[in-house]
Amino acid sequence: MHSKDQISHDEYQKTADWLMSQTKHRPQVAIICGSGLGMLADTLKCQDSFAYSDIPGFPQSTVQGHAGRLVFGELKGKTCVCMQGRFHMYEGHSLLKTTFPVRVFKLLGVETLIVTNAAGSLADGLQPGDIMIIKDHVNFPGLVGLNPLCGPNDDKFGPRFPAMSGCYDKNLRCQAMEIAKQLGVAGLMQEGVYAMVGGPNFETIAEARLLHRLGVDAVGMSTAPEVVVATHCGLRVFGLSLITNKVVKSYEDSV
Ligand SMILES: O=P(O)(O)O[C@H]1O[C@H](CO)[C@@H](O)[C@H]1O
Ligand SMILES: Nc1nc2[nH]cnc2c(=O)[nH]1
Repeated sequence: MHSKDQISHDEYQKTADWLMSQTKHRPQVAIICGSGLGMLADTLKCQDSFAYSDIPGFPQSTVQGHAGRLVFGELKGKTCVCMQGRFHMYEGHSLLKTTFPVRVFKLLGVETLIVTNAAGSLADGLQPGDIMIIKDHVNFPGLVGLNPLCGPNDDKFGPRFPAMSGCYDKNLRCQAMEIAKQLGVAGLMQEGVYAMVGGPNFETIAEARLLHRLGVDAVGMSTAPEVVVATHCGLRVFGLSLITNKVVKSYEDSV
């Protein structure tokens, strides 16, 4: 990590102060919308929305399916802020930039972060269209030192060595499954392990087999750094992967 990649506490604070000067909403919940899932933000009532390009200090989204807007509003009686578009490492952002909004959310007073993503399935029981409640993750970039928490620790946000063993809140996972049962959609949902890889290419068959043998149920190119930064600063996290495709694991199935 280079010192030019560091972001000072003041920079996060300036962005949070600017947002608080532009909207009366004070969100308790932040939602990061994954690829193709941005329409969730459109359901918020009493919206105030801001293009990322207008928000001081905010990175810019470069990926199709990520509108690049921060939307504040009410969802089922809770004040929320939604990211319509996230930042990925493969776009060329530093990991601190990809997770910049999470610390801004913390400074806005957010207590719960909901992360969503589009992911490929490795588990035989997860089909396209299913939803995986993330119970844990394997942060492949993080395991080799590509971690937003590398560099000087900002003690105002959290400790040098944060625990990650409970980073996907168990109560929220149980509640989600209960609600899915009540709605009659429990058959489409199951818990599983998400792995983040760097991308932007999809997996080779050998890589897919390796991930499967390691116990990974779904794979994508996001989420883990956001969850690490959120857990570091004490946010409660809930995560969902929308399964968009089966990852090819067999040479017979390859084209
Ligand atoms: O994780 P989200 O942002 O949903 O996007 C997923 O979809 C893209 C690939 O189609 C990758 O960016 C992958 O991570
Ligand atoms: N790495 C990876 N990311 C995805 N995002 C959506 N599908 C996939 C996939 O199959 N692999």
